[in-house]
Amino acid sequence: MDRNRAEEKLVGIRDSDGVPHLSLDIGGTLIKMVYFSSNSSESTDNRVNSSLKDKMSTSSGNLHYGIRNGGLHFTKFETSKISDCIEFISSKQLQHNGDRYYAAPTNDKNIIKATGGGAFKFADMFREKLGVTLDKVDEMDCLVTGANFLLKAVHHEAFTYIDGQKEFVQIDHKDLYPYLLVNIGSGVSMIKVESDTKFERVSGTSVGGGTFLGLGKLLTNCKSFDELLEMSRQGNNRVIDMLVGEIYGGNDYAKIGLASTAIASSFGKPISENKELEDYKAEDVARSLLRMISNNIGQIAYLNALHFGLKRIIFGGFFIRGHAYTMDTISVAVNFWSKGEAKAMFLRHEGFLGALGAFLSYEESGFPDVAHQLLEGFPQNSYCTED
Ligand SMILES: Nc1ncnc2c1ncn2[C@@H]1O[C@H](COP(=O)(O)OP(=O)(O)O)[C@@H](O)[C@H]1O
Ligand SMILES: CC(C)(COP(=O)(O)O)[C@@H](O)C(=O)NCCC(=O)O
Repeated sequence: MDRNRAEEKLVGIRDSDGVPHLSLDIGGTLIKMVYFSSNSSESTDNRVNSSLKDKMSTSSGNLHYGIRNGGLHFTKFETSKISDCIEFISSKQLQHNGDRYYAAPTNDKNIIKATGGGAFKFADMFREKLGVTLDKVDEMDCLVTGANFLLKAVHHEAFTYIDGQKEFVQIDHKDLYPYLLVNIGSGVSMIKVESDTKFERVSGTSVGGGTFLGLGKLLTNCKSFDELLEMSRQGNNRVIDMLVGEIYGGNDYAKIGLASTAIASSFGKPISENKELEDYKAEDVARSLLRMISNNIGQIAYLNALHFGLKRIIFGGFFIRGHAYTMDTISVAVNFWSKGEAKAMFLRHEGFLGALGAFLSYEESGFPDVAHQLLEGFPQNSYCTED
């Protein structure tokens, strides 16, 4: 929107509680939503929404920060259940973003900032069902804006995960750039970030979170991501993967730096075993799958970091889900391939980079002080609940 036009419309602000309510990142698998609610809307919503709460993606990863006047919420829905998301927005009346700000009853009064492929795919549905226009914001722009905001403004956002130990890293603002942002969603995007405004998507891979969940469903008959993740926690990948020692008669291949316990070939063991899929434990299959995909992403990320001379690799996207084994595998892969030179870092709000970036883009449309308002809702000023 033209800046002057936006400023004209701001003449209509009715109160000083000036925050947009909602932004969306509609991805290949999940819809991520960032929204503010006031105390008054929360008390009404609690009555309206008990059944809808069941429909939100109930797996962990939803965060709610309580603040003085209400709360800042990070919520997700499955993209395949978009109608639940629309119902949720409607029940909380979140679609009336612009009401308090825009004087004239124009068509773009009810605008929601939205990113991800679904902002294109579902634009008509949002118009028909909620009477809102999705104002599309570029996905890569949003990922980078969201990541930069979190890394600069939010205390205890980034951390390393090494040998089962989570260690928070407070990055000096002046020393943030350059870094490689690796967003593991359904697919994977790798973005070289050089400054607040300069970045380039340098690589990607279609072997990502969607591959893990899709193949996992086919191979283990699991019904959800959480079930697959839990299975992988209990499994043993050595039952499925072919190890170096199994090829080298129990020995390391020290000359090229491979321990006997290193995986020589992911999913290689069934080649020589006369077994059916049913003969393997679903937990072991899930573990191998998670390890194969995490390892592969870690390796591609490292190769890109090497190519572009980047020491810091920051992983986001909902594939990670704060899962210890996933983060451990990625960290080990980056450490192994870089011979200790590069570091994998993770983010507490890993899955919400795009939605946060879309939220922050309200500022470009004339909403004042969005970043500041958003910060008010973050942990240092609030209490957090997670479901
Ligand atoms: N509750 C969940 N349901 C489905 N997939 C999930 C869930 N939690 C984490 N995931 C993983 O996260 C991936 C989606 O990550 P996300 O960053 O939301 O990407 P996208 O924008 O493509 O939807 C899925 O492919 C899956 O691997
Ligand atoms: C097309 C996408 C940007 C869409 O984002 P997503 O919904 O997966 O988060 C992403 O899936 C991707 O970068 N895929 C990898 C394509 C490739 O580089 O081969």
